[in-house]
Amino acid sequence: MALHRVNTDDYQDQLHAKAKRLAEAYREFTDLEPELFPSPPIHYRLRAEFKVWHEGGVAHYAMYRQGEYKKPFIIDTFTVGSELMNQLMPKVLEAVNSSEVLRKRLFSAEFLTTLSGDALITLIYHKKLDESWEREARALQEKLGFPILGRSRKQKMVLERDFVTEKLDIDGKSYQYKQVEGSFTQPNGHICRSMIQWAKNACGQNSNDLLELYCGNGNFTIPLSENFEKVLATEISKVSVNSAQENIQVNGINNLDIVRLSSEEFTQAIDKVRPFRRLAHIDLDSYSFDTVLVDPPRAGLDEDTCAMVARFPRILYISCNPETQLENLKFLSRTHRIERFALFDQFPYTDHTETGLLLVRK
Ligand SMILES: C[S@@+](CC[C@H](N)C(=O)[O-])C[C@H]1O[C@@H](n2cnc3c(N)ncnc32)[C@H](O)[C@@H]1O
Repeated sequence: MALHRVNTDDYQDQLHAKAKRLAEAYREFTDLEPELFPSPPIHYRLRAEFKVWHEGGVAHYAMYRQGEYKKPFIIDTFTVGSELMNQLMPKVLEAVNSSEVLRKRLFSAEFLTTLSGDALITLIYHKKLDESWEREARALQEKLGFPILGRSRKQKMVLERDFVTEKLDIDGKSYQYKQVEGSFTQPNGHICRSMIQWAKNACGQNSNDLLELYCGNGNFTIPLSENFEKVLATEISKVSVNSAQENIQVNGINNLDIVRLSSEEFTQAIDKVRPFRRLAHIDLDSYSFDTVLVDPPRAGLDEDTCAMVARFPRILYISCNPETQLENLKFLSRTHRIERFALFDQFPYTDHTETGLLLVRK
């Protein structure tokens, strides 16, 4: 089914079919049926990237169909995109088509929006961006009331800011997040909220400490810090770590440290294979970890990280790829059983499945 228009009547059916497929795939490891977290059936995507297709001197938004990468198809609306994205899309296109400078050699447009009503539009070009581009982009920014960012090879032109501010209400409390363009942010805000709520509930209140790997901008870390005595979180991306540091400050959290380390590096650090200068201010032995949270990229946990994680009494494993999570489960199920199993419908009407597992030592 094309992503830009969907038949919402099918929503519940597609969700239940997805849950059935997932339960079958995990049957080897659990008899539990997944707890289901539905998405709004439309307007759920907070970020999207469109190809810009030029025909007869007019620019259009376009997308590629899976497996057909020769010619994209032109779209006018994007129903699964947020309402704010859909309001901004025609305005941006109209401005682009009435300005030669904004239109020429534009090849992609990215929209990053938030549940809190913030937005950032990135225009990506096959040309060097000069003062005339800046003038026209500033005029567009003024008209839209949201920032424009220009990108070209080796060039990033920030006119106002390169981030949005998200606000999420979790269990009656509001959390604020800086989300920087180009760094990882959860694509479906409603599902993001459900995942954080579920993770808090699965962890409960603890007198021990939490370790988190792949923490991004502190999306889970900040609300979860209230469930633990102390938290140590790590992440590979410098931009995300910097956002996380700001997010800790702005949310007034004082029991949480974030360090820029890959999961592989952290595994070496905790096993004392080698020291890391980036950890010099942290005394790993002072932590009394009993829970580890992992939310890895599609590749899942590498072998060493998986073995390190298996030493924890409780593992909270969020995954965007059941295939690699199942692969990791072959190892983790030797020592742990699944106590909670959740399906978060991150991308309705697609095969994509986001899962949450709470694994407890047998
Ligand atoms: C699926 S995202 C999850 C981020 C965060 N939990 C969230 O909810 O926004 C995966 C994160 O892992 C980071 N990452 C990728 N490879 C990594 C590695 N080898 N070690 C540590 N972090 C890594 C990415 O930069 C990204 O922020």
